[in-house]
Formats: sequence, structure tokens, C-alpha cells
Amino acid sequence: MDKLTITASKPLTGEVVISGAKNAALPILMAGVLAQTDFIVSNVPNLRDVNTSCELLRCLGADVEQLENSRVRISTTNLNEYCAPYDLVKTMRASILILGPLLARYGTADVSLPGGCAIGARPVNLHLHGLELMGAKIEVKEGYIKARVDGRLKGAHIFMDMVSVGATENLLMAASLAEGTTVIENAAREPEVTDLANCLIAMGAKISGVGTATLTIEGVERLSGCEYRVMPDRIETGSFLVAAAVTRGKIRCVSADPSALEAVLLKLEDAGATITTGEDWIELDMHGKRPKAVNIKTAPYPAFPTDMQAQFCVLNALAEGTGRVTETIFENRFMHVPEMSRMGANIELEGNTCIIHGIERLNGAQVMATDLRASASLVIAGLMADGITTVDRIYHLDRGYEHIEAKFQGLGAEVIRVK
Ligand SMILES: CC(=O)N[C@H]1[C@@H](OP(=O)(O)OP(=O)(O)OC[C@H]2O[C@@H](n3ccc(=O)[nH]c3=O)[C@H](O)[C@@H]2O)O[C@H](CO)[C@@H](O)[C@@H]1O
Ligand SMILES: C=C(OP(=O)(O)O)C(=O)O
Repeated sequence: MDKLTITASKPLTGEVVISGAKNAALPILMAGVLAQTDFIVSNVPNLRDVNTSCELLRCLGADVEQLENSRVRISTTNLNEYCAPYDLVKTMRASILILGPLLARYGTADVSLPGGCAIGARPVNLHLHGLELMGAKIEVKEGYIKARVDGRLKGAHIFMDMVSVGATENLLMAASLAEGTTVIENAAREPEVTDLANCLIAMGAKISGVGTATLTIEGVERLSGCEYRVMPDRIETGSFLVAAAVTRGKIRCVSADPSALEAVLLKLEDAGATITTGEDWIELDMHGKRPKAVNIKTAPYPAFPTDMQAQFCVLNALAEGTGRVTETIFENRFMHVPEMSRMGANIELEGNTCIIHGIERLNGAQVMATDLRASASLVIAGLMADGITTVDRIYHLDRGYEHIEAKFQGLGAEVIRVK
């Protein structure tokens, strides 16, 4: 199994090109099921989860070509299966996003229940409840969600009890082909939801309120393919910016979107960084100084993203002062803490809050993580650790970071993949 070795680094410097966003690309690929003509998605990152999504679409009978230049072409002409099997769903939770599109277009969908994962239980009740309000008959049998509807789904008024990115995306896709108007209240406003909505609009969907907590969808009878470019990955961007901050460096992220990252950029400024932005780039300069500790509380967008929590734990572990990090989205998203402690970090965990007392440097160690952002945080920690850090089980990283070692190398770090 591949590993990454990380050597203590000089301040990171230079430019890094940001890839398309995993968390936007996956729902957009699933939306391919809704399109009656060829659909081309560009700026698709080359990631394990993208390959799994293409595999899932192929398993339904869709023709999927992964083209040069980060493009994927999807044709549903031969789609004739309506089941997302356990073997694929268990490797990628985003598979649940096939449920809404399959049901809306074909009236039938069997999707394996995803179950929990390292970061928490991750239930799907809001997805199912919304689809039931739209007229679907759903039963859970033998580990599968079996959803059926006679004719088309019907527009409905849906109030989400909690802000859920995945449920908002599933219901948005389903409502696009439903009969009548659907209103989704307390919808997630994450930029990836907005990117999906813009893609659906480009396919012919009628959606208003995009980017707000109330989405109104007037269902249409058919959606056609289009060519759609996935937004830049705000979490990849944030991860590189934190790496530059902890190494006291100066980097520029290009092909990025500063508008999607405001909460993170403000915290980096609080930590002492100078942030400069252009339309599609972000520059961070730490002026060779140690970051100052910052307090973080994760919450739905536009608040601080849970997907950046682990990276900011590392920032605080190396900062001047004490920072509190509170996780409110997932009940178990501190898998990086024991591993960081093994590297010498001074962290106390109290319920859903970490109290982190910064130290000057960590110690290299053999570490592993059981989720994606925890793994990324350990790579960043390794850059400011004396000796060598080895990060095991990097298949998690390969789910979400394209060419991670090459990108770090381009910024002057010694991050090497060992086969
Ligand atoms: C709001 C939020 O920050 N969502 C994050 C979540 O999206 P993802 O779509 O995976 O998860 P949700 O947004 O649906 O989950 C948000 C919260 O709602 C709960 N829930 C969700 C669905 C449901 O049917 N019932 C239910 O109770 C979840 O347990 C969780 O506590 O993980 C992704 C991967 O880390 C992140 O990119 C998203 O930013
Ligand atoms: C946990 C993540 O992804 P997933 O929902 O695919 O597990 C993530 O993107 O940080």
C-alpha cells in the first residue's frame, strides 16, 4: 500500500494550480443521469472518488469516457440498470447522490445504504424524507434503499430539519425533473450546492434562489446535456494555504476561487498572514513568522467548513498561544488528534472541542489516518516536524487530493510517495 514520507520543510514558496472540486464534481457527475443528450464535465480532478463515480455510472449502463484535459463525457442512451451496489457505495459515500437522479428520471432506484464512516454516523433520513414528500415509496430492505414512484415525482414543500449538503443536492436533482414546484427551505448554501444548481440550470432546470437557504425548483419534463466546468476546490486551496502558513512561507494558489473561502481566509489573517486575492488567485504571505493561535467553530456555509478543521488543528499545534477548535457537524471528526499527539502536539480533547497549546516544532513519526482531511493534516504536520514523517493508508488522500506529492514538491517540500 502506498505511503507518503515527509521531510521537515523550508518555508513553502511558489505557485500551485488548484484542481476542480471533488465535492462539486461528484454530484455533478451523478447529475449526468438526468441528461438525455451528451453531457461533458470539465475541470474534473483525477481522483479515486471520480473513478468510482464513473464506475458507478458505467455499472448502470451509461457510457462514460474519461477524456484528456480533466474532462468526462457521459451518455445515458444505454442506461438500463437502476442499482448502486454495496461494493461501490461502501468505498464512496457520495454514491447516495445517485438516488435522486435515478428516481426522478426512471422512477426506480436501489441504492445500498452507505452506513457510517470514520468521521461519524452520516445518516440519510433527510434525503429519504424529502423524496417521500415528493411521492416516492421507499423501503429499506437487505441493506438497500429501494425507492419507486409511479409516473413523475411531484413538487413538494420541504423544510430541512438540519442543513444537509447531500440531502439538498439529492432533492435539487430530483425536483428538477418533478411535476410542479418544489421549495426546499433551510437548504445548504455551500458553494458546491450552488455549482450543482448552476450545472442543472445549464441543463435546462428552472431553479431560483441559488446560493440562498430557500431553493425553488419548477420541474421540467426533460433535461439535456451541456458542457459544464466544475468550480475550483476550496478545501484543496485552504489545505495548501495552511501548509504555507505553518511553514512561514509565501505561496500563490492559482485557478482558485477566493469568494468561496472567506471564513478560512479571515482566520488565516487572524493567524498573522497577509492575504491578497485576485479574481482567480489567492496569495498568502507569513513573512517568515510563526502563526498565532486562532479559535475555530465549524458550521454550515458561510461559517467555517468542517473539511478545514483538521488542517487548522495543525496550525494551532504549531502556533503561538492556545486555540480552541470546536466541531459541530460530525461527532467523531478528531481522528487526527491522537496521531498529532504522537508527533508531540499538546492537545486536550473535551467533548467536541480541542484545546491546542502551540509548540515550535513537532517530531516526525509514523502516523496514519482513517479519513481524508485528517490525512491531509498529518502531511502538513510533517512539514514542521523534525525528522521524517510517514503517513500510511493514503488511499484516503487519493480520494480527495490530486497529485498531492507533486504539488507539494512544486512548492519546495520533500513529500515523496513510496509504493
Ligand atoms: C453542512 C456540512 O458542513 N456538510 C458537510 C458534509 O456534507 P454531507 O453531505 O456528507 O453531510 P450533510 O451535510 O448531509 O451532514 C450535515 C449534518 O446533518 C446530519 N444529517 C445529514 C443527512 C441526513 O439525512 N440526516 C442527518 O442527520 C449529518 O449527520 C451531519 O451532522 O460533509 C462533507 C464532507 O466532509 C462536507 O463537505 C460538507 O460541508
Ligand atoms: C469527508 C469528505 O468526503 P466524503 O463525504 O466523500 O467522505 C471530505 O470531502 O472531506
